[in-house]
Amino acid sequence: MERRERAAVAVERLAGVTRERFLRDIYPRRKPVVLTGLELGSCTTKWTTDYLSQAEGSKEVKIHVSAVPQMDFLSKNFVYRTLPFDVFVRRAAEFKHKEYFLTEDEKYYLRSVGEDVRRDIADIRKQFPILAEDVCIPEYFEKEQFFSSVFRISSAGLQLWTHYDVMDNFLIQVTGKKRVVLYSPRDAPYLYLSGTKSEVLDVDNPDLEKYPLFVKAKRYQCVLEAGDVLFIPDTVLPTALWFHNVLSEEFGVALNVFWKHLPAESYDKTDTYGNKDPMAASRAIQILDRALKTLEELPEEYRDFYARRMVLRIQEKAYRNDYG
Ligand SMILES: O=C(O)CCC(=O)C(=O)O
Ligand SMILES: [Fe+2]
Repeated sequence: MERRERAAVAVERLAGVTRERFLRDIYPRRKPVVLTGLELGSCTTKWTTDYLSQAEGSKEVKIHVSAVPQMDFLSKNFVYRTLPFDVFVRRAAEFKHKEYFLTEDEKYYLRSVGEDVRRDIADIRKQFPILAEDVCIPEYFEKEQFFSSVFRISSAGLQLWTHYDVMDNFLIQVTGKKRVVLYSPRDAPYLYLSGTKSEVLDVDNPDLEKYPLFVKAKRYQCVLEAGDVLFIPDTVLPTALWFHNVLSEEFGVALNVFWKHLPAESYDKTDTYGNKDPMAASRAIQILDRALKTLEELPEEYRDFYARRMVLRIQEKAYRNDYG
């Protein structure tokens, strides 16, 4: 289907921002911004497909393989497969494959993970040590705040589901071009959430019968070219978790760095992906689910009355009053 882009607010692009300026003027605003012209190291010129494949050789990587361009985490319309890294890079860079898992034009996506997915956190220095030497990560945060560095390689045309993460993030586009559509956390009520993911995948041609409120979500957008760094803020003032939907317009290699914005103890210790809600938030949601279950003991009209009272109480006690 033809892509019809909806009206969008352009994410601001700022050139040559220093750490000092970032921390003083940009970070506190908690809004996405594209930083251009940062010193990212030799990766921006060196990382051709030949170099990448030869640098890390044939170590095995677990990848997403999709017969359709829009990957959907909720319906799982893709499969996980394993390939030697060099084979994977070549496949991701080509359009039609001689060897394939599903279809000759299937798309590939690597989101690097730690050695033991359940226990270890993605860190490019550990999983791809040779390539890590070529990257200079803009460290606009304290060393202790560092959480993970995630290597991401994508076929042209692949689109990643709309989601939020719980940590501050620099998405460093090393090669290739991608379009990122973002939504403010304020628009969460219009995004049909299931956990940290939105059901609305096709942000260009949404099914408005199924998702009528989606038209109310304000779309922010940017195109990342090689060498651009997108700051995606995680949480707190004045808004919270920015949603993003990423469409790789070309084969591309990226690295994203998550860092902790809240005190370290707020985060879930079992979270290796950086996408589990802070612990107090998950506990509160569990308690709410129990309260909803308890309401089921009442007849419908009583349930409705008390549910509305509970909503009012949440608004009164927990909403910010300057969240205009
Ligand atoms: O660029 C991508 O492929 C996805 C980026 C993303 O979701 C992130 O940086 O959190
Ligand atoms: Fe993300």
